[in-house]
Amino acid sequence: MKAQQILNNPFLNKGTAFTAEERTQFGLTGMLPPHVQTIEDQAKQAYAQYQSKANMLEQRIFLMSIFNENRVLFYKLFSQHVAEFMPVVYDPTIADTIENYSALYVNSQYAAFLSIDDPDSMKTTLTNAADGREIKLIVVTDGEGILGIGDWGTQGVDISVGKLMVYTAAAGIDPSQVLPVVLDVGTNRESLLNDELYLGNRHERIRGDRYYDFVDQFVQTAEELFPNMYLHFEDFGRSNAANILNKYKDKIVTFNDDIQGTGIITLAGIMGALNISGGKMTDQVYMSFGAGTAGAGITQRIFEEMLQAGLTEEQARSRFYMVDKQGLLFDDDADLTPEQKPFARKRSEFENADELTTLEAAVKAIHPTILVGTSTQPGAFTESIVKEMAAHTERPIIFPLSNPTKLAEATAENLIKWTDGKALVATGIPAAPVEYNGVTYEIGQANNALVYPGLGLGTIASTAKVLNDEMISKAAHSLGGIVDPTEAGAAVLPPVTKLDIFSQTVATAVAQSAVDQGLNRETISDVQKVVADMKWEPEYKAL
Ligand SMILES: NC(=O)c1ccc[n+]([C@@H]2O[C@H](COP(=O)([O-])OP(=O)(O)OC[C@H]3O[C@@H](n4cnc5c(N)ncnc54)[C@H](O)[C@@H]3O)[C@@H](O)[C@H]2O)c1
Ligand SMILES: O=C(O)C[C@H](O)C(=O)O
Ligand SMILES: [Mn+2]
Repeated sequence: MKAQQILNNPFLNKGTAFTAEERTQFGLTGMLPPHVQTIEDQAKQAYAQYQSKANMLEQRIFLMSIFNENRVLFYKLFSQHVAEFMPVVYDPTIADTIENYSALYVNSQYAAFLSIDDPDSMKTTLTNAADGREIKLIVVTDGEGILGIGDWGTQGVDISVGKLMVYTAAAGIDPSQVLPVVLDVGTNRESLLNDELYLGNRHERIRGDRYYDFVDQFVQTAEELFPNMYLHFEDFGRSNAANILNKYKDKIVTFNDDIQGTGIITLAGIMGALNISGGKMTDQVYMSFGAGTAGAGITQRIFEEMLQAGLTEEQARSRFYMVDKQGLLFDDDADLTPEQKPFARKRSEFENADELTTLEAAVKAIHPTILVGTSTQPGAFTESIVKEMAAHTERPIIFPLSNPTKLAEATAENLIKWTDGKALVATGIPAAPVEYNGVTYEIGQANNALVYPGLGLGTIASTAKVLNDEMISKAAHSLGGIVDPTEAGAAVLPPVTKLDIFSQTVATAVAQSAVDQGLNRETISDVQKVVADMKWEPEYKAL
């Protein structure tokens, strides 16, 4: 191999850490400054440079330049500063890089760009992108429902890259075994279609059979090329996400993060909140605000939990309410999605059913004990709504989960203040602790990033044939017991600073469940060991 091929390959490059012997052996003599650095020296120097950047976007661009050059160094740094880097590398800053992807473009970051206008090249593209590597994990998006910022076409590829970075930082998935993918099926965003810099296909989104055939061709081709792959779907639009999951979930090892990952983390957060308040799951009255992909996915997960806790289906259903654009969802509404239908209510249940067209009216009529926001409507949890909720329940559980920051339904600080410290809060994006009346309230982050890495690691390590509901439920339950609920101001979820530690906990629980159910393809005698053995460490290896 030529010196430049090594230096330009982020999986091989060690930069100034190449030793004198390596420099001699691989033709690198004189190709680098003479002083040999350790990875610790490199990380220290890079971190100082990172700190000199003016804002989070600049910091991310700098970190991505290291990612492009040297994956080991990037993950070394990331592992040293997990909680600090998460909002820079991932949400919310990633929203800015997605919106500006074409303008900021410098590197394709080993992603595979699959175009619906050229389906015949799909296999070639995936083969080229893998470049002989064994791919065990794909994150794929079609860019239609990026976070809460909507349709960004090909620019959505950054969410696939970003989610994968978190898999490695949190769970130690080997970065050379992952592949980010975008399905470019067009975009309906006018500003992109008219932007001369836009790098994607310039036409409206293709829908219907041609779209689903393209997705199917992708699933089949990826399965054929990478038979041991875990396929993670991210940020598909509301009309497709659940359809795709339902089509493939019993056949291949697949996962929809917005539906399932968000369901797990929100259930874990609610269990954490009940642990603090002493409340019972089966006593809760649940209201979903913004009953789309995530909202319906969470609702379904909490509903399953109530069934597991002993309620009949009818008893459990009676505890759920969904509010969307129309207001409270009723079963006579022709626009309900298939996921909303089972939770829609009868008008006859209310004297003023026709007036329940706003969140405020619904909260007044129903007195929920849990309110979860996935609506993309900033500020929708107003002071009067929150106070109304708090007037009827001792410790209201309020989770504004919409991302990024500019779309959150409320801030943690306001929720704590408006409820005099009573609200049990988790947010989608990281939130600083809130000081109120002498108590420091730690705010849990109910973001699927806290569970999807462990879930994937556990599923892959256990060689499971599918990822099923039982494994998902075990993942949610495994997050309990990390936070001390008796401490004043305790968070409902474990802190991101421990992300790498509890990702192993989640992975072990998931792998154990797969083995207990006999879903493993290979014989496994020690679950802890297979999980631990999969962990990739950011250390330089001999070339
Ligand atoms: N914290 C997390 O881990 C997490 C995970 C997934 C999604 N999210 C966030 O949840 C939000 C929704 O994501 P999604 O994938 O479900 O999108 P989606 O488009 O599938 O769902 C959004 C829903 O909100 C509804 N809505 C829009 N305007 C509304 C209004 N004025 N009042 C009530 N409802 C309204 C829409 O009709 C839709 O049903 C995004 O901001 C996303 O970032 C957070
Ligand atoms: O990406 C995130 O931060 C969480 C979630 O998947 C989302 O779509 O908002
Ligand atoms: Mn998402």
